[in-house]
Amino acid sequence: MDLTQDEIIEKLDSGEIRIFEIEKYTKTANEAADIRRKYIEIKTGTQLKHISKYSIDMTDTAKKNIENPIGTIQIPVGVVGPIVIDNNEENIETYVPMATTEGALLASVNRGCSVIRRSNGCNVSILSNQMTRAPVLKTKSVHDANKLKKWIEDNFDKIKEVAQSTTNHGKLLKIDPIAIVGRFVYPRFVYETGDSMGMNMVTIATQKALDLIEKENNIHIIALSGNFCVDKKASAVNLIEGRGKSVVAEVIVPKEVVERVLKTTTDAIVEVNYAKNLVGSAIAGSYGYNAHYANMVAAIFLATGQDPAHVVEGSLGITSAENDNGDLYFSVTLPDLPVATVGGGTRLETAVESLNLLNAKGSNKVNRYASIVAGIVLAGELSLVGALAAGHLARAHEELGR
Ligand SMILES: CC(C)(COP(=O)([O-])OP(=O)([O-])OC[C@H]1O[C@@H](n2cnc3c(N)ncnc32)[C@H](O)[C@@H]1OP(=O)([O-])[O-])[C@@H](O)C(=O)NCCC(=O)NCCSC(=O)C[C@@](C)(O)CC(=O)[O-]
Ligand SMILES: NC(=O)C1=CN([C@@H]2O[C@H](COP(=O)(O)OP(=O)(O)OC[C@H]3O[C@@H](n4cnc5c(N)ncnc54)[C@H](OP(=O)(O)O)[C@@H]3O)[C@@H](O)[C@H]2O)C=CC1
Repeated sequence: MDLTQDEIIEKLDSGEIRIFEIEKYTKTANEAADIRRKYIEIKTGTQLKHISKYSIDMTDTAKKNIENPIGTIQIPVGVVGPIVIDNNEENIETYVPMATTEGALLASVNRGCSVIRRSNGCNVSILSNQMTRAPVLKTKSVHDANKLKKWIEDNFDKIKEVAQSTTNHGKLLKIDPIAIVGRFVYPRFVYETGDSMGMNMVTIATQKALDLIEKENNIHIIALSGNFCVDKKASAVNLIEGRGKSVVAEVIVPKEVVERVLKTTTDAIVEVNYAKNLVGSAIAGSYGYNAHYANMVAAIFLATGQDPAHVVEGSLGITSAENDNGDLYFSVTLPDLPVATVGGGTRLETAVESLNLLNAKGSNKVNRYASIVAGIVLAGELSLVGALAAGHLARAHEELGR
């Protein structure tokens, strides 16, 4: 049906068309977004003139990345670097785009990159690549719960075949742990998901596996996600078992570089790390034994189209600092970094540009991408802990952040 913009707005107002149905009446998805925004401007008496300006094509975006689009937001994006990394697969040297509203953050990460360059680069090791989904199933008794656990263990090959029938790239590695609470059973499905972050992939595959488990056992599926996955929440199980990419980065900073660029000493940094990141986090009951992984993870995630809700997982991890014969040994361990170079938001035009800048777009690039994130977390963590040791934090934010 061909309708004018005004006619569509009238029908939205009368309730004849719902706001998520506008695409049915326009030639392009961008046109639909414009009409929806105009309608919202009228209803709320506001002007959305900045949200209205964008260059991305909404056609795919409105189908795959968002519902009810009205435009885009703009977050300043800058670059840091180059960061120099040896990840045992390749030597990486690249500038890195980061999007944030926090003044002083990029200056700090840039300083960390400078320190790392002057220390002949950092090492990054990828420990594992595993995305998880853990449903909650209800049995009739504790005996049945235990029986179900055994059935899942005994029938792993059959479950794997069914789950993997939904994907070319996903591989079911294990179903472990299988937790039992009363008569509830929580099998944690662990998949390798290639270059994708994998949450859609493992959700679809696990549903198919559950269909089989339900058919062959007398159970009730309470929920496809039983919160033992653990998706988008801080948790001990992710810290211990890992989720997404588990990555470690390290650098040995010569004593002279600590003193000249970070304006402090190795011992002062080791003491800040011990008292703040380790003991301070322990008294807080925190899972983030670090100063600010979330800052670097969030800024790179926004620039490169990762799911921003996964910052909560990327914020988990432990920083270590040691005096190595006067030099500084410094490392960051990120056990829970859900990242992708295909799928999800990585297809958005701005994300494509940022991933191309990193030479980390598409298949066989996710290790490179995860290594860059870990290297940048190392840079930012080193600079902030250095600034705290030197007593420069407040001054830096006075000068650059307000
Ligand atoms: C601000 C600095 C870097 C100054 O640091 P500085 O040592 O006085 O700077 P400098 O002028 O001597 O330059 C040293 C290097 O810093 C970089 N640099 C220096 N200035 C700039 C700039 N304008 N733009 C880009 N890069 C800059 C640059 O890389 C340069 O190296 P070079 O290129 O010459 O080899 C330092 O004081 C610093 O890093 N402070 C820490 C700030 C920080 O990390 N903020 C993070 C956010 S805090 C927060 O959100 C979390 C928190 C703190 O609440 C968490 C917690 O509880 O711990
Ligand atoms: N469903 C949920 O519960 C949740 C979903 N999300 C959302 O999920 C999305 C991410 O899910 P995800 O599954 O990663 O993305 P997609 O749903 O985009 O799936 C990835 C796609 O890429 C294909 N593919 C092509 N090349 C590769 C490769 N080299 N490696 C891996 N896959 C490849 C896969 O094919 P094939 O399938 O044939 O292997 C698959 O079709 C994000 O938008 C996120 O926000 C987030 C949290 C929860």
